[in-house]
Amino acid sequence: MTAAFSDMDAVRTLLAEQPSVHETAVAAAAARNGQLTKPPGALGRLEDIAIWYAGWRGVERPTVERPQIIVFAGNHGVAAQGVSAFPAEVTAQMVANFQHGGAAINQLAKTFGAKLDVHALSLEVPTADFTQDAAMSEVEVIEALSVGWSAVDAEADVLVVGEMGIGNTTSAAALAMALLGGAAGDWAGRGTGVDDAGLEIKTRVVNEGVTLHAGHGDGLEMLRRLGGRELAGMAGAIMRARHLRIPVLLDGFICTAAALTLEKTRAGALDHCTASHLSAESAHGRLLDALGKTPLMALDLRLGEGSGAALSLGVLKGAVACLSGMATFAEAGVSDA
Ligand SMILES: Cc1cc2ncn([C@H]3O[C@H](COP(=O)(O)O)[C@@H](O)[C@H]3O)c2cc1C
Ligand SMILES: O=C(O)c1cccnc1
Repeated sequence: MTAAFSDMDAVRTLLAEQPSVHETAVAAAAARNGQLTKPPGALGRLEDIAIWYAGWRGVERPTVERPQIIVFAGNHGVAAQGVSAFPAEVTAQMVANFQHGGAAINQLAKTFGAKLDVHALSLEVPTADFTQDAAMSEVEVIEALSVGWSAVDAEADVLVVGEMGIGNTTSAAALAMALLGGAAGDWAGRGTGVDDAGLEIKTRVVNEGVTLHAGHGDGLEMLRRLGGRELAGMAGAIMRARHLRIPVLLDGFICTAAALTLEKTRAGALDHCTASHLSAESAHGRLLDALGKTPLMALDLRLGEGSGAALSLGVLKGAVACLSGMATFAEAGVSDA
């Protein structure tokens, strides 16, 4: 479908008009949860996540049958400064790997029964080096947001967004610093595994980019200035999911930084999102704290591609199966407390 916006203000308007959770379904699912054959609260966070999911799907007893994973790929001008342990060609090479089924995300998508779509966004045209200029023009960021918006399958019942883009932990760190404050050293981590010299370059690059761009606009404007096409693709897909009431599982540091740009443009823009995991990228925990989101798992993943969120599809499916499939005390003839 064609995107619902052609400029940044139209995106802001869409964010202002987004639907809210279905309160009646939340209340019904919570009431049902309270009657299920288990001690109250015994399923821990599975109970919260199932009720959250029911609320966004608008039904008391939902199912998870059509998960969609979308991986967006983009290249970054700052990669030329030596901020990654890998060369920029790896982005396109990994896109080919996704297409041939050889990446981690392919295996996880298959394992959890998810449809996997890959969108390579103008890989031959890296974004501008954000220490010199805005990473993207308005036309470019709108194009990437539109690809994300249009990539969401309206029939999906849960969405995972992931990314591939050498240099994008630098972009994510710059976005976090510009939107949340702190020092570059608080946000720059090792990404693909940069050594101490690489981390020093990365910290300087983040600092220079934020010094040039911070304070010149809201979350969306920072996405344009410091982000990348794959981050904008993820942001566009997260927005579309909200309009379709499709719950989203956020992945690691980069995905969360992309999501942050929406929250900083419109508070509440991520209410339909749950944090799937805590990445080993050092600043992810700080980023999640700022968003008030507690991750479901901590497995020391530092991959991206949507991998942690894909794994948490298993947790979500388990949670929803219990809410919708368990017997109540009355149905099972089990004595209540
Ligand atoms: C083979 C390979 C596969 C990957 N899959 C995800 N990433 C991850 O690493 C990159 C971010 O780290 P940095 O900012 O240090 O470049 C992103 O592409 C991210 O998706 C990969 C990286 C590599 C090398
Ligand atoms: O948490 C992530 O998203 C991440 C961390 C390191 C490298 N790539 C992705």
